[in-house]
Amino acid sequence: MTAQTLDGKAVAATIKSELRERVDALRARGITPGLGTILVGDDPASRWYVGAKHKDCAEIGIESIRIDLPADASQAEVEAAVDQLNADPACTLYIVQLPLPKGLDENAVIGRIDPAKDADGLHPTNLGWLVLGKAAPLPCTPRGILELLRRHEVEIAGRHAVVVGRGITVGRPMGLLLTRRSENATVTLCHTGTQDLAAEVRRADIVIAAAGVPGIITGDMVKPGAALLDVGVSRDEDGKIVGDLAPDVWETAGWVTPNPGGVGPMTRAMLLSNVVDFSEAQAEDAG
Ligand SMILES: Nc1nc(=O)c2c([nH]1)NC[C@@H]1CN(c3ccc(C(=O)N[C@@H](CCC(=O)O)C(=O)O)cc3)C=[N+]21
Repeated sequence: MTAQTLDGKAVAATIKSELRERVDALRARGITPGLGTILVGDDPASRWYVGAKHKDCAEIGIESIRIDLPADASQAEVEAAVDQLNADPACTLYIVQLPLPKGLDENAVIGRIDPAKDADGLHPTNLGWLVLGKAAPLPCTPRGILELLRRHEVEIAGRHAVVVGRGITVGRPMGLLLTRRSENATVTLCHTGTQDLAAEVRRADIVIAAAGVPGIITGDMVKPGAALLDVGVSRDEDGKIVGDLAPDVWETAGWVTPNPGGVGPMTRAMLLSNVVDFSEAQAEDAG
């Protein structure tokens, strides 16, 4: 038996063409959505991600504003860039690419973002709204994972989901999203302190592997037919992506994301969705 593909690349392309139409409609009304990015340092993966986000924007007709700072930028310089985008009317929403170089206070930077301009949904106010159940921009990777499951008609309600990893961009918000009334999954959140990871994963209908440990989920841990989502982006010596799923999971699972070509493109598509959703809401408010 071999699993079916949760095709993030294809679904992201569909979402982008849907977004392009919505952007065209906004532009016809004189509104051009804009996405800003702040990148600090020259980590090659981070540069690639940010470059890809600007290309995505160009493809669907969104304006993009890019601020790149050197690796030795001070806290004050990074915060000045945040203030600049907070004040820029052409910038609808923006992200600060994470992780920031060592020595910078990441929470202080995220906390300084205007919560109304937070494309990642990672500002404490927006994470708070997620806990309280009010609409706010959602973290892109967890939102992309839900969208990918929905578009392949993988059942979520009543299912047991195991999230591996408790990071702020994926694991922690993923558990919050899956347990909303609208998703209605039961969630086990695993992490490095989990005593018997294999036993937890074996019970899962849906596994979100976001530990950043190459191959941590192996075929013997997988319940037959389960849906597996690979968030891992470790690199081998040649710079090739190595995910959290071992290749043998395909033999037992029902659905698997390729990596690359799975969760990554969906993350980028949801970033664009957050911008377009917000622009439309703003246009409605303005009449
Ligand atoms: N503030 C912030 N927001 C983020 O959303 C954010 C971040 N910081 N820091 C880093 C992570 C990682 N991330 C990815 C985005 C796209 C791909 C992606 O598109 N990958 C492609 C190709 C990857 C390749 O081949 O190198 C794929 O999976 O097919 C991957 C990973 C966003 N992140």
